[in-house]
Amino acid sequence: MLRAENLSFQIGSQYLVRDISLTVRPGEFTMVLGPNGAGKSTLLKLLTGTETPQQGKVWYGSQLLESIPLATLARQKAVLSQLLSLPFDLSVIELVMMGRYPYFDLNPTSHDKQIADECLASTGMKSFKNRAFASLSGGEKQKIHLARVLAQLYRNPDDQSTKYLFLDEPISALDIHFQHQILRLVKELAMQNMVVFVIVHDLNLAFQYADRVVLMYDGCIFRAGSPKDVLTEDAIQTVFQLKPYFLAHPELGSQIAVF
Ligand SMILES: Nc1ncnc2c1ncn2[C@@H]1O[C@H](COP(=O)(O)OP(=O)(O)OP(=O)(O)O)[C@@H](O)[C@H]1O
Repeated sequence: MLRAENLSFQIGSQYLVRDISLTVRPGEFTMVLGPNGAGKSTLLKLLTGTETPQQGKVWYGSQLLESIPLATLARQKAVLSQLLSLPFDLSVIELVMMGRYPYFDLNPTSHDKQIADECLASTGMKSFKNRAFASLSGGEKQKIHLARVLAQLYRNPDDQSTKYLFLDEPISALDIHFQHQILRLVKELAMQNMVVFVIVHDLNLAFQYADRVVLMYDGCIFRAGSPKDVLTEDAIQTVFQLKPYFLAHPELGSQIAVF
């Protein structure tokens, strides 16, 4: 379980995140929504240790995040940020193999290679294995980075430990088919004792896939709970300044918001 208590982060006099407390449980697909600038990415950085809050604490299970050795953390936690380009060139397989760095010394083992191949296949990118990463399209790059974080958190059958997966807008460049394929994949991971924290902008994907929604507004949590309880007409109107109309998905019955 991931737990944050009273997190605040400011730059100068501006609060980017203010007094946030939340719990993210393994087994639940948690999606974070909110308008541009609401503080979603900043919260993710505080929860992953990329930024240090001026106030508040983060626990992974019973351990304070700041007390976990980096080598241990690298096997527990993976982050996909919004930044997809690299300052240097790598092949696709070299980039995916970066996810295995916490597990081998000098050279990847055959097991690491097998995992990298499997993760590439699970994002539909097996045939891109030997391409130069820089030559890929935006959506293809996003899928390769996803394969990298999946390789990092790959669980051997005897490993019962909790893993922590953080994805900042992982499907923003993906076509509809892959948006759904990747969210189904992440949902399966959530069900396998993984803490999953995913930032998205699409309310309807949250209705369809999220078990729990955290709606952020102006550096704070506006509301958290089931998608239906959180993404109500009044909440959407307040936070996004748009009036929603609700329909029902013809097969799934889940809610759909149109504007
Ligand atoms: N280094 C910085 N200096 C000053 N302000 C910053 C800095 N980094 C972020 N901010 C501001 O903090 C606020 C929150 O940013 P953040 O990236 O967390 O928002 P977000 O909810 O993820 O937005 P988006 O949906 O656009 O990705 C924004 O107003 C942003 O401009």
